[in-house]
Amino acid sequence: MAAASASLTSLLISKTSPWSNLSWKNQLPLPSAFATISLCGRGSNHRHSPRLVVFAMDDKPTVLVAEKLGEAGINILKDFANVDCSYNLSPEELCTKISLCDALIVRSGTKVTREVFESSAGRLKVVGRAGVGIDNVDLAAATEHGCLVVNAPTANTVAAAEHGIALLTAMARNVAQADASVKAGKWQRSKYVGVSLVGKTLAVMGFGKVGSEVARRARGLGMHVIAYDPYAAADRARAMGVDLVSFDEAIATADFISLHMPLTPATSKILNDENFAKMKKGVRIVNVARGGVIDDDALVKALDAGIVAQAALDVFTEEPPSKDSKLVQHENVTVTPHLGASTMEAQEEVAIEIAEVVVGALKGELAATAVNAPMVPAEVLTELKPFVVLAEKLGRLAVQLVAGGSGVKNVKVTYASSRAPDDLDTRVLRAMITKGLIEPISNVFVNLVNADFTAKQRGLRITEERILLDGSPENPLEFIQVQIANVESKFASAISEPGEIKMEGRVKDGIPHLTKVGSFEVDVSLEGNIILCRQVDQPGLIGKVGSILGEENVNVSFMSVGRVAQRKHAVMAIGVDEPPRKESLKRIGEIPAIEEFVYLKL
Ligand SMILES: NC(=O)C1=CN([C@@H]2O[C@H](COP(=O)(O)OP(=O)(O)OC[C@H]3O[C@@H](n4cnc5c(N)ncnc54)[C@H](O)[C@@H]3O)[C@@H](O)[C@H]2O)C=CC1
Ligand SMILES: O=C(O)C(=O)COP(=O)(O)O
Repeated sequence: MAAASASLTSLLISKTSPWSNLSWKNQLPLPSAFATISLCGRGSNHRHSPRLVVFAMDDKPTVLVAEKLGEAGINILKDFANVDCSYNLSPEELCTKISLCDALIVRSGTKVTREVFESSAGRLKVVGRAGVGIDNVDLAAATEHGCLVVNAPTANTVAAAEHGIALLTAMARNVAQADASVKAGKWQRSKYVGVSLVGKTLAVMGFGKVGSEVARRARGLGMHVIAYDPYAAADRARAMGVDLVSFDEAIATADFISLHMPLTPATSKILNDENFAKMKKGVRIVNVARGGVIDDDALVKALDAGIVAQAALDVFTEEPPSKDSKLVQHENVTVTPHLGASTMEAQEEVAIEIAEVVVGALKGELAATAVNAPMVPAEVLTELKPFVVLAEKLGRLAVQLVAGGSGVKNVKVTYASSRAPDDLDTRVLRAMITKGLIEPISNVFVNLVNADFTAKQRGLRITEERILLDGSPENPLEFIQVQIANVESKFASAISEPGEIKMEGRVKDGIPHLTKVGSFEVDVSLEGNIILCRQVDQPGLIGKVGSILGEENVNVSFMSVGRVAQRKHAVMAIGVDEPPRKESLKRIGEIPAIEEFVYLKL
């Protein structure tokens, strides 16, 4: 186990925490990005007061800041963690250091590769991208390693948009070239006659945060703005006086094209030979998005052919670009070294935003800017808290009942609720059921980040079904049912239909209860561990079992009997605070009326 995990000393749960019932005991390294983990407390001046704390009092987590981050952000980190600011690490140095770090903060200059996650050996719990683009982080590898990736998606929007406009205007008026010429002792007024922006058509490619801010500003400059974005809402665009058009129309009608989409497989080299050929002769291109969206060689050809009159580039396929890059050296190209986000104001804001999110994630809070995990608002989580515990415990109990069959492959989860389906987000619950199902039978740690991936990897198919109940939707859920198909059970009474283990639970007064085992109704609070017995219903039996446990000094917290009819079969569920010794369990099994029994760890 990684060093930090090994040094965790205690598992105390803050009484003030809405999660105070939650603990993932002794299951470190913990998926600390989630509000299900609690270790003892430490104060912080973090904007959201600490609820869950993952690290022991005397043991701070370590955050590696691998690229320059604003001072305000560093200070927030220092209040909570040991902060190692090591800039310009080689990939090898990063891999070496990472095994000692719980969190890593980067900008666009650090490649967080699969090797980084592998080298961390499970200790790295959160990667914070101090900015928007996460194309430098291997998200699939992060998810597979249960590592949360968060970003700071809004703090540099205006800075990037302003830089886009700066490049647009500077390009149109040859500011950079003219500046260099004057400094070289020349006075070339006719050479640097520019073009006007007013009345020209600007195509904004990617109408997201930056794109729409660029559009707003360009409208202010008197430009006619069109946009291409297959996922943007047309009415939002229309409200800003922008027409959403097709890709072909955008590139064919634009005098200026400004790129604002993320680099994805779909956008990689989207401006290529074929598409440059469709553009208006003399088009001008601005790129403050990602270098990879343009095919560099194709752009050089288009510039040489006069299809593209000018380009202004802040970002490059390879950063920094090689010194002799034909694109960078082209006389009609203006370049800046990825400065879009680099204003004093934006960097201060980005640093604060990412530091807060990383600290929050290390404390176990759910991150609002999680990139590879569902974003679940805090109030929803607080409401679902006891159901989250119930979900994990039902999964944990059900899987312990499996005796064989075709393996745990198909699991059906039923949520009974009076809430409309889209008013109940079950992703957290599904993740917790997955955790409950997988952890007792493997050495994999499952969390909200890797739950679906881990289930898929193990061939576990979880289907979800809703039962819509009448009644007040105040309570998010009436009950949760977990059914494992095509298996045999160690406890035959847990089988409801042939080959199907069924467990059902509810939350009563904030406490999760097991309420059904197979077809038997029981009622036992899911605290401590559980003994399930099937017996022939008869007087005195509860006393007999109780006294065996009493003699063994095992405290019974809860006991409930569910029977089909008087003096027929019944299932007794007994909650026990301490694990009974094998001998005690054997003695219970020897009571003649007891037909089968099983001891389950929660
Ligand atoms: N140069 C710099 O320093 C900075 C660069 N950026 C980059 O700017 C880009 C945009 O950032 P934001 O506006 O914050 O992101 P965003 O996510 O708000 O907007 C991106 C937009 O692109 C659209 N999009 C996705 N796939 C598309 C496709 N195939 N074709 C057309 N549109 C598509 C999305 O629907 C979305 O509306 C990102 O690549 C980001 O990394 C952002 C900040 C600073
Ligand atoms: O936020 C982004 O996507 C950016 O491109 C800014 O990158 P930077 O943080 O300046 O390296």
